[in-house]
Amino acid sequence: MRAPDTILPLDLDRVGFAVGERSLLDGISLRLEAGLRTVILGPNGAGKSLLLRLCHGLLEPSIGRVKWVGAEEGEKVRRRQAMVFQRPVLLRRSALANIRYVLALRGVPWHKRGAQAMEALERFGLGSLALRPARVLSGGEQQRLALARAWASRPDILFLDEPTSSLDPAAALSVEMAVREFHASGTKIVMTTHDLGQARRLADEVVFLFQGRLVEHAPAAEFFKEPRSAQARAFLAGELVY
Ligand SMILES: Nc1ncnc2c1ncn2[C@@H]1O[C@H](COP(=O)(O)OP(=O)(O)OP(=O)(O)O)[C@@H](O)[C@H]1O
Repeated sequence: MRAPDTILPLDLDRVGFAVGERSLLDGISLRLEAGLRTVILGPNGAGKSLLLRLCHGLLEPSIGRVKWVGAEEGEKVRRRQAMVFQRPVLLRRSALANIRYVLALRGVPWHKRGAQAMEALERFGLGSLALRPARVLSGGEQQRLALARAWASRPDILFLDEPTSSLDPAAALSVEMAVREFHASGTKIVMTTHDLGQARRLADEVVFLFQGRLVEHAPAAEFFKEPRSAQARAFLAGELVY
């Protein structure tokens, strides 16, 4: 179970992000609570990846504030978060060694790393591939390895940026199962996807962006059944391209 001293919730207060004169995100106020799986939706260029990067601390807002309610900014806040990208960045060594490496960075004693790394691999169905070079694994296996590696450090929150967009449907489903597994162990999930079927399967709540603005933040069942905004209705009908 997740320790009660989570860094969540995450509060965004009138967050904006601009590059030069161009405003890419504007006036985003949002609270992301522990527990729920949040899926960020919106057409191409709406600002979904930027929003994830701002939440994770990879980007600084131009204006407004990103605040972890459960902790002050610092090492603890960084350690309790993880992010998985569209294409995983894996080291040129075995699956097991990729996880051992992260555990070493986290200060896990040498003699405990092997068992903890195996536990993570087994949890994500990769036990039999432990000694295989990570870079020869299939796309789906690599993405599950990225999830196993993130899970090994037991984050409070996991950000995923289109984690299945380069995978075939079967591999995408295996990654979805891994995301469920991650969530079941107590981690908050925040992800972007272009796959509306996946969003319906995984989301507890939806954050819908359009042209850099937050248009809806609603329980998933409500959003998919009766979206409040014209933009979300058009998006769900496949009529809103950008
Ligand atoms: N570093 C940057 N400099 C300038 N513009 C940027 C930068 N990063 C992103 N953008 C622009 O900001 C907008 C939002 O980008 P973002 O990647 O967040 O969109 P997205 O909703 O994730 O899109 P997609 O669904 O296509 O991945 C886009 O118009 C993009 O071109």
